[in-house]
Amino acid sequence: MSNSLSEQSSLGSVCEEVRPSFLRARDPSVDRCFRPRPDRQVRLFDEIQEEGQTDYNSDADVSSSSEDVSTALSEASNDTTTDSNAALVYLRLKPVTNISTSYTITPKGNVLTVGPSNDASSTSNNKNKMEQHYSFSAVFESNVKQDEVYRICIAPRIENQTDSFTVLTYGTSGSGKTFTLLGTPNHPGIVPRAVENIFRMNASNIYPQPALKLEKGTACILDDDALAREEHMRQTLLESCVGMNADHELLEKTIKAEHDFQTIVQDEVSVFIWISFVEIYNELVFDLLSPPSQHSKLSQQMAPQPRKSLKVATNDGKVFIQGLTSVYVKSCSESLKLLHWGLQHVSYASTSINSNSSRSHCIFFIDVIKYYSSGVVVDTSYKFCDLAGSERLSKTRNIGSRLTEAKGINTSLMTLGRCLDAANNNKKLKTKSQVIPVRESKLTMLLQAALLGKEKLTMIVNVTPTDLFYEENMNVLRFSAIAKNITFKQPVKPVNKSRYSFVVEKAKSAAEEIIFLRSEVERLTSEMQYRLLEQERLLRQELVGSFEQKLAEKQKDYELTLKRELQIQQRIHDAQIESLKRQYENKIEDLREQYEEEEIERKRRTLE
Ligand SMILES: Nc1ncnc2c1ncn2[C@@H]1O[C@H](COP(=O)(O)OP(=O)(O)OP(=O)(O)O)[C@@H](O)[C@H]1O
Repeated sequence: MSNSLSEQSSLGSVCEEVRPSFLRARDPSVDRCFRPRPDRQVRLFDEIQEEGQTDYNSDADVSSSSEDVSTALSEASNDTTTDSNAALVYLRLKPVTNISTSYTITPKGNVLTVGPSNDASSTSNNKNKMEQHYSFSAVFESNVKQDEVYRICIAPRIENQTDSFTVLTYGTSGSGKTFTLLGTPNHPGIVPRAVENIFRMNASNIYPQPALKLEKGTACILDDDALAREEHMRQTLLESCVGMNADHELLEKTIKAEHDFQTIVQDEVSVFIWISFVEIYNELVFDLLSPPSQHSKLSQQMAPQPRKSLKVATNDGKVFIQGLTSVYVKSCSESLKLLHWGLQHVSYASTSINSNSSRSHCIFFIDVIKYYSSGVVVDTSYKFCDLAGSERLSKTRNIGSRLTEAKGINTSLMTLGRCLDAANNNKKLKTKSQVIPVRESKLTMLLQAALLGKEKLTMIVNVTPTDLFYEENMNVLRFSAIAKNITFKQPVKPVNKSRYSFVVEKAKSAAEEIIFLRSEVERLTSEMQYRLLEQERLLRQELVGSFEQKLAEKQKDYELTLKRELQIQQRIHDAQIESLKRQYENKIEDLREQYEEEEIERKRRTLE
């Protein structure tokens, strides 16, 4: 091995030629041109590789003898953080009770020294029992709290405002990747803190309508129908997040107590914030924020519906996921509710190492689009990627579907390693660039902006410092050392798209007009309702009046008729009385005559 290395350096052709080695095991699945090649003189035995593992340390920032400590320390003090295009790689140690004596931190220079394994049965490739030194941008020991990790790793990137970036958490299963990225309600991770930071900074400029959106990686204006659809989807998703308020209140309270994020007062700028969330499970991309349809709600009660995977595509060099749900968010709490809602759909499972182990790579996207009144549109994209644990199949004792998942996880992590390795090699090649194999896995396709140097890269390496994880940690550290060496050639610049000025202005005025028209419709509707009520009232009044008048007339008529009738009856009655009177008078007259006649008759008789 030393032979091959010295040959390489003496020949001065470090990376162009492939030099086979009988000592160094190669992963047969790795294409020749992508195999890592050493370019530094290291000790013979450090290069011995066992169990056919992929070796990422060929040109890693690993010094393999105690003499190299000083070199490593000086390298660490000349940290790549001074180069604004360099990848930032941080180390975070998980708090454990049985900490291994193999790991030592040298705070000056942020160096982790790994001694030989304490485990006699270890199959470690560090057979020569030499110390190895890994330097980082910063090292977080077990007692370092979440807020400090955020303040050092992420806050400067966010507060810079114009740089897009990707954050990766990488480590063995159960080493604290998810804890670092998402945390718990009492110990929020970097994602909730970043969301709060972004909203706090832009608090005075958040636009109330989803008028601008990234479509296929390009900022576009939404027409009325699309805007209404976005609003509807937003509401549907937020309504699905009921019952999550308690956790968010605690989370936001904790973040506000630990940070003092400042609002940046900016005139003449409108900010549009969109979020999306995906998981890559067994090399398939799934949308974690797809809105629940009425149909799926019903069918879920009967049997779980198979999920639909999405395609990754590119447009003008920009990667996007076809049909991915992107949600317009107006506040930190809305974003966190959606994040937690999405997390309910992530593939977790219990392994022998972690009872709640992520079985997929998850990426949370935050797109911030800024429209300046000068007509400039700047879109900044933040990706937070929780990589699934790198694991040894023997240690996790996975079988069946867990084994398939583990193989998928390890394959995509291997491709990621090869991409970082190629990017690292390109740093050294002055003339010819090596192709970075980003298209070989879904994970690297989605992270290609960072891997191809178009946006900044931050990696947080999580390590469980116990003897049990010695070998896995060595692989993780070699991997991180490659990432630490990368300096991207292209400086990352904000994309100013002044050609959007007219359309964006139009969108803005159209959005304002929509608001005005909607309020006008509401005003006219209520005015019309009032008028209708008023008309009804008047009509009622008129009807009542006319009925009253008619009644009065009728009453008068009836009274007259009655009076007339009474008069007639009176007259009839009088006539009848008169006739009866006459009849009786005649009768009385007759009777009187009759009496007189009888009287005369009686007198006559008496006289006779
Ligand atoms: N720095 C830390 N402080 C306190 N607890 C931690 C820390 N890091 C990890 N843990 C705890 O360790 C456990 C495993 O962590 P976590 O789930 O984040 O691991 P992981 O690396 O995401 O694992 P996997 O890849 O299997 O999903 C969790 O219960 C978590 O709370």
